[in-house]
Amino acid sequence: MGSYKYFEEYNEEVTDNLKSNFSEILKEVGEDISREGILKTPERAAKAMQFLTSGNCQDPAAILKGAMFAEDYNDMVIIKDIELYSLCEHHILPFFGKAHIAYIPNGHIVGLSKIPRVVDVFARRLQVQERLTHDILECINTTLKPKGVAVVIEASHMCMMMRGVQKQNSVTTTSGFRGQFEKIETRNEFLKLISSDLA
Ligand SMILES: Nc1nc2c(ncn2[C@@H]2O[C@H](COP(=O)(O)OP(=O)(O)OP(=O)(O)O)[C@@H](O)[C@H]2O)c(=O)[nH]1
Ligand SMILES: [Zn+2]
Repeated sequence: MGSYKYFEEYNEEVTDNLKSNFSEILKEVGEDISREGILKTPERAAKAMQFLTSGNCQDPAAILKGAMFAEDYNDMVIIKDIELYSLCEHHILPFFGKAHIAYIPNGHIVGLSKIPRVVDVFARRLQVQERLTHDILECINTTLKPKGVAVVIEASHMCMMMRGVQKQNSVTTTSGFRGQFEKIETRNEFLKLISSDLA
């Protein structure tokens, strides 16, 4: 454990390239890039963009593999209300919300923090909510090989709120189920637990 590298530093060359591109964007939208408040903005934006897409060069399976423990626990493990922030690949605007994830171990449990870390790796990429849901689901399924895995994501999309259709209250729910969660009783138990105060 502990050998996996999370996001630590900005790549100088990438920062420089992004910085000049952000300067061009700011000029194009009518900003005076020499004014005080905005002087460092291209560099800040360059770093923010690197962080927000840092999942592109991280290996989520390695995160799980680094903290799998043999354990004879055969019941559902649920981690709910995992906050997530991602960028939609169509408009490069944020979508954000919560992920609820469950798995049924098959000889191995995984360190609890690693599940939200996997969510972050897939969320810090340009995404659509459907693919984000399936990326998380398949990663847990193929790496941990549990008896079942379930992922539900509820999210609001800024591209539907600040612009475009301008709907402030719509929430999009996506879900995926594998293994024992494909059975209606198991799936219902999970859905009931994530919507109660118990889980
Ligand atoms: N399925 C899906 N669609 C998304 C997601 N994020 C954004 N979109 C949609 O991507 C679509 C892109 O449609 P286009 O017609 O090419 O783009 P647009 O003209 O900007 O569309 P409007 O947002 O309707 O103004 C829009 O309908 C967005 O709502 C997502 O995570 N999943
Ligand atoms: Zn969008």
